[in-house]
Amino acid sequence: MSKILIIEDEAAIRRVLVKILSEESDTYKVDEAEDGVQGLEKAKNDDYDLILCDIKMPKMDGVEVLEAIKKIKPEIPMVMISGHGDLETAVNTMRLGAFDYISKPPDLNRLLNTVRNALDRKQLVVENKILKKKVSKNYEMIGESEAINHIKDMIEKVATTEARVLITGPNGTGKELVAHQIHEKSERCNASIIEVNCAAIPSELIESELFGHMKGAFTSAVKDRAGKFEAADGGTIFLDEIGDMSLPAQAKVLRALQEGLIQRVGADKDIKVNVRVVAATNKDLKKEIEEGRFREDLYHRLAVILIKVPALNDRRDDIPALIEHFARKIADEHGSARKEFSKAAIKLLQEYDWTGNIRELRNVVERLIILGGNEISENDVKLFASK
Ligand SMILES: Nc1ncnc2c1ncn2[C@@H]1O[C@H](COP(=O)(O)OP(=O)(O)OP(=O)(O)O)[C@@H](O)[C@H]1O
Repeated sequence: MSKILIIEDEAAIRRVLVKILSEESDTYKVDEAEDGVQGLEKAKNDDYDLILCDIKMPKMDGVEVLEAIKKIKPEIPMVMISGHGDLETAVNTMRLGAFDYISKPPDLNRLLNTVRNALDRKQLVVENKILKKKVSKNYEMIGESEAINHIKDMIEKVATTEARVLITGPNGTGKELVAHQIHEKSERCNASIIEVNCAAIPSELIESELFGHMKGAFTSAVKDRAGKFEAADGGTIFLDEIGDMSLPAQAKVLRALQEGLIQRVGADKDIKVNVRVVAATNKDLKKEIEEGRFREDLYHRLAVILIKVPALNDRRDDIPALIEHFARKIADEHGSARKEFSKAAIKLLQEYDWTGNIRELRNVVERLIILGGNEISENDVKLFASK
C-alpha cells in the first residue's frame, strides 16, 4: 500500500488528482490537504510515501512546504504541481530536492509515470537504509602497520572532500572496506552507499543496472526502473571491479562523471544526479589502457586520489591483531566461547603465503576455531591451515 498526499488549494484539480490516482491502483491510498499549512501538518503526523504539492497557494506556498518537509522527512519524494506562471519555479524546486514536477492541467500518463517513478525511488531509499543498518558495523579497519596507517590517514584526508577515489590492490585486501570507510566518514554518510560489482553483471545488463531503464527498452523491461546511480543520489556509488566494465558502459559512466547527467536506457530525458564515485580494481588499469580495454579519459576522471591497498604478505605485522579480531568476531557470530591462539600458532600463520589476503586469513581463522582445540596450537595450524 502506497500512501499519497495531495496538497492543492484548487478543489477541482484536487478532485481530478484524487480520482485518477485512486482509480489507477488499489494499492494507492490517497489523502488530501487544501493548503500548505494543513499539508505540512498531515506530513508531520502521518507516514506518506509520496507528496504531490501545488506551487502557488495562499498561506504557505509549495516551495515553503517543500523546504519544510525536506527538513523533517527528507526521504519522502515530492512532486510539484505547476500552473501557467510558475514553470521556472517548478524547475528550480528540483534543486531544492523535489523529485519532479507536473504541469496543470495534469496529463494522465505523465502523472501516473511520475508517481510510479517517485514511489520506486522511495522503495529503493528504504531498502538501502535497511541494508545500511545491517552492514555498517562490519567495517572496522584493523592494523597498525605503516602501510595500514598510511591508508587510514588517506581516508581521513579524502573522506570529507568530494574527490573521486580509485582504490587498487589484490583480491581480499580490503578495498571494499576502504570504500565504505570513505563513505561513512564523509558528509554523505546519511545517504546511501550503493555497491555495484561490475564484473558480476553481464555486459549487456550493466547499463540498465547503472542507469535504469524505461518500460519496453528491451524485452525483459516490463516496467520503468531506476538504476544504481539514481539510488545513490546524494550519496556514494562504489564501482567495484571497474577494470571489468565494458567500453560502452565506460563511455556512459564518463558522461555521468563529466556532466552529472544520466539517461535511463530507452529514455530521451536526462536525469541530474549528485553522486560521489569511488571505484576499485585489482587490475593494472595502465596496462588495460595500453591494450585498449580501458578508457584513459575515464581513468583520469576516476583516479583523482589513488589509494593502493598492499597485499597481506607486505604487512605481516598486522597478522596477530587481525587473528584476534577475527577470532572475537567469529566467536560472537557462532555464539561460542572465544578461543586463544598460542604464540607459536600466530608466528606460523605470520609466515604463510597469503595469496588470498585478508579474506583468506579470515577463512583460515574460522576453520581453526571450528576444527582446533581449546587453545589453537602450532600443531592445529599445521593440520588444518595447510593449503
Ligand atoms: N584492515 C582490515 N581489518 C579488518 N578486516 C578487514 C581488513 N581488511 C579487510 N578486511 C576484511 O577482509 C575481507 C575482505 O575485504 P574486502 O572485501 O574489503 O576486500 P576487497 O579488496 O574488496 O576484495 P575483492 O577485490 O576480492 O573484492 C572482508 O571481510 C573485510 O571486512
